[in-house]
Amino acid sequence: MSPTLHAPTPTPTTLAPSALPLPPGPRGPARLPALLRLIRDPWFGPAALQRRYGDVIRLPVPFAELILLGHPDQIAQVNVAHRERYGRAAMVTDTMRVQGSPHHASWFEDDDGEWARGRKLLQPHFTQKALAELGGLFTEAIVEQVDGWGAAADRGAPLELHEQLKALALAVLYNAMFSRRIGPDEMHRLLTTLDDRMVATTVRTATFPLPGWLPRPRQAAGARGDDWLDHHLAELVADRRAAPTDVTDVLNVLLDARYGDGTPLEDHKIRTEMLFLVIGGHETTAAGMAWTFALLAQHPQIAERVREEVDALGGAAVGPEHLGRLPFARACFDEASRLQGSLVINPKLALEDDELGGYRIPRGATVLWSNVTLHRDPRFWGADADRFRPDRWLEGNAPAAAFQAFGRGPRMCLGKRLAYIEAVCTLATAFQRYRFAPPPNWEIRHQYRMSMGVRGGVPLRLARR
Ligand code: HEM
Repeated sequence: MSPTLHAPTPTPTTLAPSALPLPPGPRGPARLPALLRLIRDPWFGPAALQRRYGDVIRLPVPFAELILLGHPDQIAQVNVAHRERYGRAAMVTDTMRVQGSPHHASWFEDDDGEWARGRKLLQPHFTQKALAELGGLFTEAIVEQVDGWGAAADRGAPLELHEQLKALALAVLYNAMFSRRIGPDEMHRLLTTLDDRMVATTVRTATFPLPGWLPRPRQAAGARGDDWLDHHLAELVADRRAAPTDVTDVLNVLLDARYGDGTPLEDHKIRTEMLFLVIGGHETTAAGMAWTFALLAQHPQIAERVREEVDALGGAAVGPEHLGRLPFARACFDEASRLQGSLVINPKLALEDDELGGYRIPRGATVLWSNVTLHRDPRFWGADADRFRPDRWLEGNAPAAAFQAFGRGPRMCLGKRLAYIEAVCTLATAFQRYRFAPPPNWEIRHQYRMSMGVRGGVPLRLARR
């Protein structure tokens, strides 16, 4: 792509949306090759379309009106300025639904009332202050997991870090939200079951325009996964009811919550909320951390700077209180999340006609953008957009609106602070103990999941320091 450092500003217009043209996009014989390209390469395929058609594109997808955005100004309109015109897209709400559950997690509700109730209930538990008070719990879970990596270092065998980081993310979430430690057998079952669930969800999302009744691969394993997870969470709730505590963790908050008429949340609803906090909080954070470790292993000089920053803590057990002293480690996580692209897509449904970039967005259209493309667009990130250069986050001019890892606006990720604390503390704890080396000639490639993983995992060799 020839780098253009200044993006054209989308054309604002005062015309009613109905008077505007639909966005351009591949039509006629150009449809099939464009569609195949998107299926083959959902990460960088959108960039090729943008070069040809601009920043608002009507995608050539059968049975669905999908509109791809490429400019942060239009994405900001969807997330913030025109927010009331957009809701969660069925592409997400349908594929995320727990099969057989009469409820949905509040995050997937279109109804602002239901969503707002869930957000108001849990937001206080995800603030910097509330999370800092859990400091010891973070440190405990992280140290235990990272110390466990030492056996591979002693054997001299490579360790697949992505899977380890999923276990770490689950341990942190269970500690922080449910005050609960996960045993080794339970961890193994949780990891495989959540993986089955997320693969099934990814398949459903990718094939969303096809009729719901069409059989799709991996759905049976996903449904079995939902069943097992539901029983597992029911046990957690039963254990807490049998031995109540007065901690103000997320589980107690859900158990104590009341609807407006004073009735408690139904048990099924409580489990659904719990499940989607686990789903929303573990794969995402683990994938972001996996990319960070992978990129640092590939860039030893940058890793050395993280080590220096970490060593300046003097070997202290790292907790949320150290975050202010680890700005470079944080910048590495930001930079890795940028290149990774976080969630594959974060689609929104147009609840009414709208105008974006001078085009009509018809009511009922699904509007989406590719974080991988946006995060690597040289118009916003400069000619070195594809390079791992954490310093760009410390120079004070990173284009915030072109970084959508956590979304933006009122529906921005609830767990963003938790994710930063977890990632930076994990990085620091690991760098205190080990050095990491990648296999020879190793390339990091995207793995198509709801959150972008690393294809083939992150098999690093660890050496104790
Ligand atoms: C690196 C880690 C993470 C990434 C990249 C990430 C990304 C996202 C994104 C893109 C959204 C959608 C925002 C929107 O619709 O505009 C979201 C929403 C959400 N995330 Fe995260 N997330 C991460 C970690 C977490 C964690 C640790 C939790 C905590 C359990 C969490 C809980 C949620 C919840 C509850 C929502 C729904 C918010 C709402 O609709 O109000 N996330 N996240």
